[in-house]
Amino acid sequence: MSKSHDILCIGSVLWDVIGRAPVHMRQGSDVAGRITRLPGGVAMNIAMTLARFGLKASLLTAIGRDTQGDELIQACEELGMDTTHVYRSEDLPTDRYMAVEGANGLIAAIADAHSLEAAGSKILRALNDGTLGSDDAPYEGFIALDGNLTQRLLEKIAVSPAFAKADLRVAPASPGKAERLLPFLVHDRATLYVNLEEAGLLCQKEFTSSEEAAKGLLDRGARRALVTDGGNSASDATPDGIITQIPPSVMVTRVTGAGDTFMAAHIASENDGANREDSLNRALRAAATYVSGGSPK
Ligand SMILES: Nc1ncnc2c1ncn2[C@@H]1O[C@H](COP(=O)(O)OP(=O)(O)O)[C@@H](O)[C@H]1O
Ligand SMILES: O=c1[nH]cc([C@@H]2O[C@H](COP(=O)(O)O)[C@@H](O)[C@H]2O)c(=O)[nH]1
Repeated sequence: MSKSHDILCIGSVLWDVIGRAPVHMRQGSDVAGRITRLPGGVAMNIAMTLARFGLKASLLTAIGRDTQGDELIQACEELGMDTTHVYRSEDLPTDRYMAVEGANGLIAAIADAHSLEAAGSKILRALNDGTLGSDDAPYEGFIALDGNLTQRLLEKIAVSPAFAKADLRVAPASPGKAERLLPFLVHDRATLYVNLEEAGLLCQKEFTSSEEAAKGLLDRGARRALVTDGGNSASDATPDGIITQIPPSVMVTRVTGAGDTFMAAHIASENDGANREDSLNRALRAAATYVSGGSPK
């Protein structure tokens, strides 16, 4: 029998509506460009990149029973994901995210993940009722967890026996939601994946380099932290030491989803048994390829 999945991805799976224009934009700009709809949400972005590396994700999320939800489930299945444990809500609409990107990067974005928030712990049923695990027989293996869940649910997960044996890989959904991850800063099993700004928000300090930020997170109690900083260096910090590398220099054509690509490529590499240096290198190359418009492998 083939394995139903290699990793659990918990968090938001929604439709990204992205407007892109090849010109410099600012508040009030009204320009010609392209608008696309594609599957998104941090958990989904991670699952999609994991699929490119040959890993099958099972999704724990909330998706509406509306047309957009049916289309999203179909897209997930076509991408090879397991949707068996997705909570399909009768009354909540499928979530959406909307971003505008100009030649000068992300101009603004709005995340409407209200249905995921409203569904709360219902999305975790399979980890509690014995389907995938329970308090007495916790799930073992990789879990990628995104910070779109409410702070209350994240606090519960951080101390839940059902998560006590998992290799937890945690990422904020956006700088605006970074502080929701505070329960994982002093957690003995979690690895944090953050960008420089999010590291600063978690530590309430301004950092000027990934190395400084990664050290700052360890000083605050993190067991392990990976900090990225766009085209600048990225660092992997554990009590054994900090490794810092620089991503390849590329022409940037898209920025939405870079951090998620980095995280997924890093997990895939560690799942293959690669060491810390090689895993950081592979993640940086995959994310740089992604932002340059290519397909990371
Ligand atoms: N300008 C860039 N040049 C090369 N690589 C980049 C660039 N921007 C992002 N990346 C790649 O994507 C990774 C994550 O980018 P970052 O912007 O820090 O994440 P986030 O999307 O979470 O803000 C970087 O570590 C790097 O590998
Ligand atoms: O509050 C949120 N913001 C952003 C995302 C997702 O994160 C990606 C953009 O993030 P970034 O700009 O960090 O790459 C998009 O796919 C979007 O759906 C999300 O799930 N929740």
